[in-house]
Amino acid sequence: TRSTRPQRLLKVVQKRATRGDPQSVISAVDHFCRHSEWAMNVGDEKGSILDSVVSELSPEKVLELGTYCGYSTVRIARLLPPGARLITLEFNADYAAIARQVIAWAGLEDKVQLVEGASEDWIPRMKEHYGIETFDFVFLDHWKDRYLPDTKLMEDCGLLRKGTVLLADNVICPGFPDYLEYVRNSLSYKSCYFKSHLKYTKAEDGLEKSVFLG
Ligand SMILES: CCc1ncnc2c1ncn2[C@@H]1O[C@H](/C=C/CNC(=O)c2cc(-c3ccc(F)cc3)cc(O)c2O)[C@@H](O)[C@H]1O
Ligand SMILES: [Mg+2]
Repeated sequence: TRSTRPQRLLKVVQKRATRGDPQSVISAVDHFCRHSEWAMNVGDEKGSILDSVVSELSPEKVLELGTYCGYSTVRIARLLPPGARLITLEFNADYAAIARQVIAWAGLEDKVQLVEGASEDWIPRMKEHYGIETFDFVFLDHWKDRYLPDTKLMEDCGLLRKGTVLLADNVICPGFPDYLEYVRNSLSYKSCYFKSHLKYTKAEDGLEKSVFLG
């Protein structure tokens, strides 16, 4: 049977990228998406905004919601300080299998824990299963109607602390109006919008950065 798009993306990474070199993995995926096939990863333009937020924060404990093929996982993990950990949740087994191999090719498997399952099942288990008290940084990039319920769940589970940064992809396209209204109007968040473009297109898109105030 015909291969899937994630399988083709992995082949390009294994063909063009150097093992253990995260930047070459990022470039290989960008090349694949720009020249071969569109895939729903954050892309290079928004990716560099993600890089600057992570570099500035230097977080120890990171949560990513929606791994897909692991592109943003690699972007984040390559910037983390020694000893820092990134937990990424992905409930599609096929995507998770591809992402594991992309993360391993980048040589970042020691920093990344890919958990296969639904966010609502695993957010409540972060303390007991992974010894996480609170997260320093959360990247939201899964189904857009899950951003708000999962953020409220993280609040209820006490996983956010004063200063925790939430960064959400796709403010405009596909968009998440309920989450945006919440973080922009809630007294518990200080929110700002990083305008960018939908990867490799002229269409506007952006990232919403929201700091939890406790
Ligand atoms: C149950 C909770 C839960 N738990 C664990 N994993 C979960 C999950 N819910 C979802 N996943 C996984 O996350 C990923 C989904 C990502 C969804 N992302 C977009 O839809 C998107 C679309 C465009 C775009 C599409 C078409 C256009 F024309 C323009 C833009 C651009 C973007 O940047 C986009 O992120 C997949 O791996 C899911 O398996
Ligand atoms: Mg996205």
